[in-house]
Amino acid sequence: MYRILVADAIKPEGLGPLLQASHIELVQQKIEEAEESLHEFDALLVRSATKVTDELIQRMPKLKIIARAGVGVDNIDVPAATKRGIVVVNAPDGNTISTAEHTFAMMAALVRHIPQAHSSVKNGEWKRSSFTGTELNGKTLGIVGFGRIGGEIAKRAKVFGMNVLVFDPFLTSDRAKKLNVAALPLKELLPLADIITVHTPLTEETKGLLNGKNLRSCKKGVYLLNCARGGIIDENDLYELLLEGHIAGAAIDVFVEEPPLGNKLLELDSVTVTPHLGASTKEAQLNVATQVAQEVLLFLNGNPVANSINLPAISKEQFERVQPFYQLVQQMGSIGSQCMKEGIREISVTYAGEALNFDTSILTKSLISGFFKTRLDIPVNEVNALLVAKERGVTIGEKVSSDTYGYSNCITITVKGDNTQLDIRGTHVENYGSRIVSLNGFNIEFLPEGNFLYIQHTDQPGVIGNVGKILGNHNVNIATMQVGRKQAGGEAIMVLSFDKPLSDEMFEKLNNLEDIFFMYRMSL
Ligand SMILES: NC(=O)C1=CN([C@@H]2O[C@H](COP(=O)(O)OP(=O)(O)OC[C@H]3O[C@@H](n4cnc5c(N)ncnc54)[C@H](O)[C@@H]3O)[C@@H](O)[C@H]2O)C=CC1
Ligand SMILES: O=C(O)C(=O)COP(=O)(O)O
Repeated sequence: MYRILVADAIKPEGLGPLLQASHIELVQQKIEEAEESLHEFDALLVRSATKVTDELIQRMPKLKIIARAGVGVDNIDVPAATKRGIVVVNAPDGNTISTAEHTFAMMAALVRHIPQAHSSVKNGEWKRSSFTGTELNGKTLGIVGFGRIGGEIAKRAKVFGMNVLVFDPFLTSDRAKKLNVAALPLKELLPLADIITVHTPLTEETKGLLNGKNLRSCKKGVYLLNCARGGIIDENDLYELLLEGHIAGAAIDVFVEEPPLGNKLLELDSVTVTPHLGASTKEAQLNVATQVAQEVLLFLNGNPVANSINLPAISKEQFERVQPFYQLVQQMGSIGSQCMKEGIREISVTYAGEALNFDTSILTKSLISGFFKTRLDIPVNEVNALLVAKERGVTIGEKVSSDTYGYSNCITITVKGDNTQLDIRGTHVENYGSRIVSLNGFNIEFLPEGNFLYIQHTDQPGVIGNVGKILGNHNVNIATMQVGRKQAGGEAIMVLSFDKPLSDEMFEKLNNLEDIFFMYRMSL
């Protein structure tokens, strides 16, 4: 049974897939109300109101996924979630149109003084000449941040007869051409625009992107809009420039602090505000709720998610194809970890043949998580695997090879410790399964599932018999057994599997046998 905490107002109609799942319990409570039970939740669903801090994440030790029913994840400490192996997903396009429409409504309200005129009429006045506005037709709109929302605004602006200039350092010339907009550096765009609207995420780079310094280069009488995130336009500088009249007016949906209690901008008549309403339509709320509900359900059912912030995107079809390899490398990592009882310096992996048809970085993360899972008591998965390795000083190497050792695909891992090294080779055969085909340089073949004992010994008569006798005398049933050697009379290996993990006592007894060099126990 999974427990999901829905901490913000997310439309219940969209949460159907989660409400209907019999293995899921949905609790709708604010964080403050759920204080006592935070430790029980596997998933957390939020909008922008809940601040998902490192401290909150630490109080939710079972948390596996954080879903943002919306776009901006600036209210979530993504690095802290990543460090703990928690997947973060959002709903990237469910509210695009609503936010673009809201921005457009704010733009029209701004240049036609609609909020001010509205209040005036409601107060019994009829001051038509006080509210003479400006046409949008023929004006130049500067869009800063030209992603989904920026793109939709450009389309609408064109229909209104506006010239559109955009600034986005990551914009490709193809997309600019397709949407028929002129892309300019920010400092060239600012002096040309009559109206400027920002649509970037809030990041370290975009905090104060528009500020006292560069806004002075704008035309006197420019209009500004922020329906993205508070702080992209520096609020103090905006206030000063509005007071001076350099900026004619601003429409603001989002603030550094929400609600913006005591914010000086609210005192200015030239400022039109809404309470973070960009995504607040029936349609957008249904879209984003449905999107995150589907993502969370997929994730809790062990499937890949499409919109993760801290995992590479992978489709269900790709995931199904990569899954056997994903599992194989994870098991190989686990074998490496359980066999090497010393500090590890390096783990390298070589992919050959069909294994190269996939994004091998996903496989490498699975391998590293398989390795560390058995060593650490923190959750390790593909979200935080590389970070965990880095923090522990383990170098990760990835190579490709054309040598498949006769298989259609072949994956070899080498784990290097302070004193020893272990090589493991595996392959996946369609309709047959995955096999470990070489261990420590010995050819062997076993299915990496269950409880194993690896014994390296002298290749001479009686060793296998002695092992069998001791196990038999203690009523331990051997489920499977494989042997391998490099040459007659040299060193050889046995890999035995059991229905239950081998006890410490049995391990010691076998380890004391003559002609055994060393043994490893593994549970996969
Ligand atoms: N007011 C509201 O209710 C809503 C606000 N938002 C905000 O709008 C933002 C944009 O949303 P989308 O368009 O869906 O995201 P998006 O990811 O499609 O677009 C963001 C664009 O900003 C660009 N960008 C990033 N750094 C930049 C920089 N330093 N300078 C200029 N451009 C930069 C990116 O290249 C990208 O094209 C979200 O991050 C969110 O914070 C989104 C939805 C609703
Ligand atoms: O999607 C976004 O980034 C938004 O800002 C929407 O925020 P909300 O979900 O309405 O609190």
